[in-house]
Amino acid sequence: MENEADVFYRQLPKVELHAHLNGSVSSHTIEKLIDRKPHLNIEHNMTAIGKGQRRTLDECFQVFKVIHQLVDTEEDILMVATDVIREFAADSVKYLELRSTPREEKHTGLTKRRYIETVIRAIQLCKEEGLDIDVRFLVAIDRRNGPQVAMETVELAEEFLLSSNGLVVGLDLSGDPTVGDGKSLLPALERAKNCGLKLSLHLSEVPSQLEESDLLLNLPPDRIGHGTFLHPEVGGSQILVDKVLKNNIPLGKT
Ligand SMILES: CNc1ncnc2c1ncn2[C@@H]1O[C@H](COP(=O)(O)O)[C@@H](O)[C@H]1O
Repeated sequence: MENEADVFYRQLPKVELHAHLNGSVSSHTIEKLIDRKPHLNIEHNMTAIGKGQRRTLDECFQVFKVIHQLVDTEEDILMVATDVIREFAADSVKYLELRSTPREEKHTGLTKRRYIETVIRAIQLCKEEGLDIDVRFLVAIDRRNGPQVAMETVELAEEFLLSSNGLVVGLDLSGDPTVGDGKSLLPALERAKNCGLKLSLHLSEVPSQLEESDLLLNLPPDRIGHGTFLHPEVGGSQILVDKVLKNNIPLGKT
């Protein structure tokens, strides 16, 4: 049962600037996915982190691996994306920046291009339903996959920036922050910026990434994911904080 405060906060108009598609799947949608794929033997508690539960970053990324097993066809992506958008709309989110990493799944025939097209279709379907929410899509690079895949992802994002009627607006850099090297991804990120894609970059999510954060902040990004360790009190530096302030970059996390 919702109390008065719950209703107030649900009805309050909001913007959501940091939603990962497969990080926003509700338990209701997970149930539907599990029912579609009983052979995977996935149980509900393997797909979520309960309220108040503490998990390591590594455990969080294990959860994404399980969700990715459940979301591996065009039909799954369409259902997940429409459900996620409808649920954000029901929570009075009026502007949503949704990001997702296009995946190829050879065993289902899913390609990265179809992945992006399917998310765009979901956004269009929700618009046709008349939902009171504006959705924009950011194509995500998983930093684990290295510079070549990053560049290919930018090329795809660039195509959709031009052909999606304004729905694809940017590029997100995410993935396990302890893996890969941000510096090697700079050429891809610079290309993205030069072709007009907005940049949303996960940075300083773990300590000891001062040099990488500095390079990424020099681009500069339009959004920061997390930025947890930017501040000097937690091992960052005032120079990094000043760069965020100077460019007035919103920080967000899920
Ligand atoms: C906990 N903080 C985080 N830090 C970095 N990347 C994160 C993240 N949370 C989520 N992702 C990124 O989003 C993907 C899942 O959604 P999509 O399959 O892309 O829709 C994860 O695999 C990871 O790359």
